[in-house]
Amino acid sequence: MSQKLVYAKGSCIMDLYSELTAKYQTVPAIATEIINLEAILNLPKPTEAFMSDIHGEYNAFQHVLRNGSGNVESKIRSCFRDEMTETTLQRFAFLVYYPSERLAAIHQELQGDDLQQWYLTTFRRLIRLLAFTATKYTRSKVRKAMAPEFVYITEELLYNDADTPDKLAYYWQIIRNLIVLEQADEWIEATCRTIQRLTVDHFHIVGDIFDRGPAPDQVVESLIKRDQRHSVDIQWGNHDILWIGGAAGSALCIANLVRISARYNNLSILEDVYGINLRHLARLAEQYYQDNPAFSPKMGRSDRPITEAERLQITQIHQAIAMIQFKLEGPAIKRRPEFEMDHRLLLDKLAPDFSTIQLNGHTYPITNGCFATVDPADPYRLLPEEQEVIDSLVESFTHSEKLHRHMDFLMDRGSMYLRYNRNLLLHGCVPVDEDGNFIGLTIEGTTYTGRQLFDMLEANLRLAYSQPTEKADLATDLLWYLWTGPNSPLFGKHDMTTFERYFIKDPATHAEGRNAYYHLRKDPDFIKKILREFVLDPEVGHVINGHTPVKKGTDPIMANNKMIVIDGGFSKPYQKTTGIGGYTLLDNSYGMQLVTHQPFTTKADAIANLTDIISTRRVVETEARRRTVAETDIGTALQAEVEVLKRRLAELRNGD
Ligand SMILES: O=P(O)(O)OC[C@H]1O[C@](O)(COP(=O)(O)O)[C@@H](O)[C@@H]1O
Ligand SMILES: [Mn+2]
Repeated sequence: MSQKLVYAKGSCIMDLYSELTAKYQTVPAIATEIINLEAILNLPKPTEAFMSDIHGEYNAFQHVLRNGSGNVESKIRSCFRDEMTETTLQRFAFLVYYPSERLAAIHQELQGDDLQQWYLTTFRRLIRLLAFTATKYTRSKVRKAMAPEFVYITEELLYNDADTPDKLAYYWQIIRNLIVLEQADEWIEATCRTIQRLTVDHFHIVGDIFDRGPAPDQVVESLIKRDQRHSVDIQWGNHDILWIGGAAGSALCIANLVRISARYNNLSILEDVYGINLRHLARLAEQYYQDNPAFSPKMGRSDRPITEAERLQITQIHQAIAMIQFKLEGPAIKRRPEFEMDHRLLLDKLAPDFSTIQLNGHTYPITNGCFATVDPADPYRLLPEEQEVIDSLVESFTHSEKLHRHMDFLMDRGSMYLRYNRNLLLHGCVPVDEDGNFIGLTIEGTTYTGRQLFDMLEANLRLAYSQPTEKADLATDLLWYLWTGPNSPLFGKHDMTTFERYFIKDPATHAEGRNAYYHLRKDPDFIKKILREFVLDPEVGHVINGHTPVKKGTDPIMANNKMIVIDGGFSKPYQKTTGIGGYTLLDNSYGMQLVTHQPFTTKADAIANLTDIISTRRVVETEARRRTVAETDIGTALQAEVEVLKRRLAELRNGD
């Protein structure tokens, strides 16, 4: 969040005073800045977009980023009302979303005079659309959204009216020159990106970028690119924690994420993208494990079919790493009684011949067991070769440069929760008991609940990340707790029944038991209590959650519109449950709207057939009057600056 908020709270008012007085030293300079800031305060509030649970679905995510969650098309509609046929509009919209791909197609389709005419029409349209999108912003902000190499030209085109007779020749000369000097395509691409950028000013990613889907790394890369002037923030999801934990040297996080990567046929992300060496693991897997239906990778991914030999190898790796995970859990649970996770000690409940398991007074048969490396007398002990495998994985994870670059970004822009423009953003839940009392963790005699629980977990996460060589300290163990602990705000369930779902048929053992938060959050009074706990105004604030896919027929908007769940199923495996392709929540000067996206097919199909994700909008809340920058967090910070500048102006006038 903007550092300026600190000023708004008043704690750093002296820093602000020294900063501003150094920067603006004369009366005219101060007066100009006051005028500038007060003008900004009166502009309409910029658009914020909230998305969550992207789960590596880069293409769908990228499409939504490019089409501004459906906003680019609505802007084109408003700007060119009645001037374009549906086909022209769709073609133009796709040029804005995918400029380089569409330009390549145009060069195939058109030549000579037709191409010239296309350029002239397109330039004019893009300038009009840019002007329409830019009305909400200051010139300076628009400039910063432009490609630096084209700022001069674009500003000339943007701020000189082509309809004024004496400017007309000048205007068209610039355009002709761009074409003659072969800069036309570059300018079009840059301007389309500027329009995309200005359509949505700020993106909030409410957790779970990683796991299940094929390209989380590319999601992070695109966020890094998009994050000019801190226009992206992330609230960590439980899956993101596994990857942060991996970079921080947590063997448990690594075992879990490698297991999930095998389960979803994504091991290539580890090997090819992050350079994690899986050779030792593959060798161990081949030695101890056979084919096993419970560990066959989830397929359904037509873009990367695998051979039978690959399928078998992944199945073996999946078992090998799952068993390492279960073995690592035992000592962690035992060394951390404060986690209260004894009920997750499972390997020691297996019969010596591994045919059954004793759980909660029941004996269940084991199916698809694969316990060749387990010693019934000491079930959590890793074989020396298993120890070697996990040590080498930890080594690879803590030394992967690319992983660190991505995780640094998640650490930099990320947090356990965020208070932003009167709303509370968090991935999972605020753990509570059935009566709605905050519950949490007791560590070294101190009990942490509610907001304090989040703060304590975040402080430890940052500590663990800064000390990758510490591997079994409390901070590192807390990373694993965040993934799976019964009172983890990011997990929000009592048990993660991974073991049971692999080995026990009875579905009763698969239940994970959601925290009471998930039924209480339908109650507006409960949401108000949460907002108060996080020092937000309960009357105007909202809580925004990801994490739990909104099932077909279930309402994502609850508690008199105060609670909004935005996990709509970007993740393909979950689209059967949600029936849609994802949600974006938009918060602009007119209010809040929930945009529903239909499932995305493929990028190639979208571009070839101009098939946009059809997005429908539902109004969550309408503002009685248009909200301005003054009513935002940044506005509060700017007002503080205005006050300081006015004080300085008075001092100068008094001769101080
Ligand atoms: O869908 P899978 O691969 O079986 O994973 C299920 C596991 O994922 C979880 O749902 C956590 O992941 P989410 O944060 O995506 O919900 C666990 O509760 C559950 O045990
Ligand atoms: Mn989640």
